[in-house]
Amino acid sequence: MAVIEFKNVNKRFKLYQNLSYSIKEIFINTMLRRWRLQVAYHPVLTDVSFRIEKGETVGIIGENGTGKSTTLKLISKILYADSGDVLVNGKVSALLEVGAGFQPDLTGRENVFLYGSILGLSKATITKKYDEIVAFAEMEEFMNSPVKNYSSGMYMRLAFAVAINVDPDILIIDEVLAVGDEAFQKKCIEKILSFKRQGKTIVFVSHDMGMVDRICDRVIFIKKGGHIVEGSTDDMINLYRRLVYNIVDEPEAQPVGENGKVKLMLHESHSHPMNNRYGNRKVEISRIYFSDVDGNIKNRFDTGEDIAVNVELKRNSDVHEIVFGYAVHSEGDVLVTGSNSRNHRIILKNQSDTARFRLIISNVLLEGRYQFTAEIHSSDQIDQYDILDRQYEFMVDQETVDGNGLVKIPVAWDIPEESSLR
Ligand SMILES: Nc1ncnc2c1ncn2[C@@H]1O[C@H](COP(=O)(O)OP(=O)(O)OP(=O)(O)O)[C@@H](O)[C@H]1O
Repeated sequence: MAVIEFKNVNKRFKLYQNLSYSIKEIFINTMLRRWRLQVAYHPVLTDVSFRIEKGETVGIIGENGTGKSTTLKLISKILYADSGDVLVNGKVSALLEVGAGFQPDLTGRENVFLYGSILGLSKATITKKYDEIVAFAEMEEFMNSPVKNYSSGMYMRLAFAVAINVDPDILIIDEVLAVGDEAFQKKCIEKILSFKRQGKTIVFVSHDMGMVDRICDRVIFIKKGGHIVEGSTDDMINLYRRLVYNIVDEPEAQPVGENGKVKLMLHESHSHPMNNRYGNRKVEISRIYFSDVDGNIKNRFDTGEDIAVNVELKRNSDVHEIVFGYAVHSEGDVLVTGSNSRNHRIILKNQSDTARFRLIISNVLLEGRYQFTAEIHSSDQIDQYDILDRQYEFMVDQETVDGNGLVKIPVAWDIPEESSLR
């Protein structure tokens, strides 16, 4: 049974081009005789149809501003569709923006009652659940302070604790978990998973693909312009990563989805960031993508799984010898490693106008997000042809926690026979 169904839903927002916000603007608009407000329409959801069945946990992902929160607000009836139908069967508890539903000047305690009543709980029920809510939020000593003094993490703790205690049929969560600390996030995830085990329905928006992967049974991907693609969690996460990290589709790419639609959409949305690119382009890097050593395109690797960087070059002038340089930076901009082909006694000699090669990185990296820099120089390293500074990203996952830091460096234990440690 579908608990949520969108049928040909369209939603667009009005954008006012010359709205006056200040006296100065009113004056200028009057002087320029711009009496009429110019209105433009920004389509957010375009002819969107999907069904979510009872007991499913569905992720909604997509780039910034593509309409994920709008979709949740339509489900929660905070917004209404311009056309089409949004059908919802069941009690919804929505955890939307951090602090939404809270009154800054009221205390935490007062806000629990307020927020609980917004979510449909009676005063008697909130009184009964109050201690449990506060204990879950671990906020005992802050309940008599006004919430305007709370950090965003504290807001989230309290809001999550109330929302989860409403005992809804459908739980809607918009990104908010990201502001919690790691321990609290873990607790929230456990609660969501127990909610899932009870056969409840969850709709979950996040940019944290690790969390989407962990929680969701399947994923709806909203692409720019408001069309959606539905698919398995893995396929949709792959699609997201390709778009967000600008992984270029290889020429004879296998469609990500079953019907080939996804591939088309990848091409439509692809844009290459040029902001950190420089060099005279006598030879240029026309394409870079990551894959495993067998050539399967991906940008998420396990520690120990080698990373193939597939590089394609285009020659624009009479240059036949080049040096390829690379660097890997971790989050926080720490240079993990960097070198070039010349250091490895290799000068790349290109005879034709295009060339391709692979750099295989022995992956000793531990869990995290990494940025890759690619550079081409002249063989004497004086001429800079093309430098793409930290333009590509990949992720490393760790199956088991066997170390902290950035890299896994092999160690050996030397414990003498006679040692009392044996
Ligand atoms: N009330 C509104 N009036 C006008 N435009 C709006 C309104 N609410 C949202 N928008 C616009 O609609 C688009 C979709 O917004 P929405 O918040 O749904 O995106 P999102 O996918 O959740 O983004 P993010 O990943 O950044 O949270 C954005 O361009 C946003 O600026």
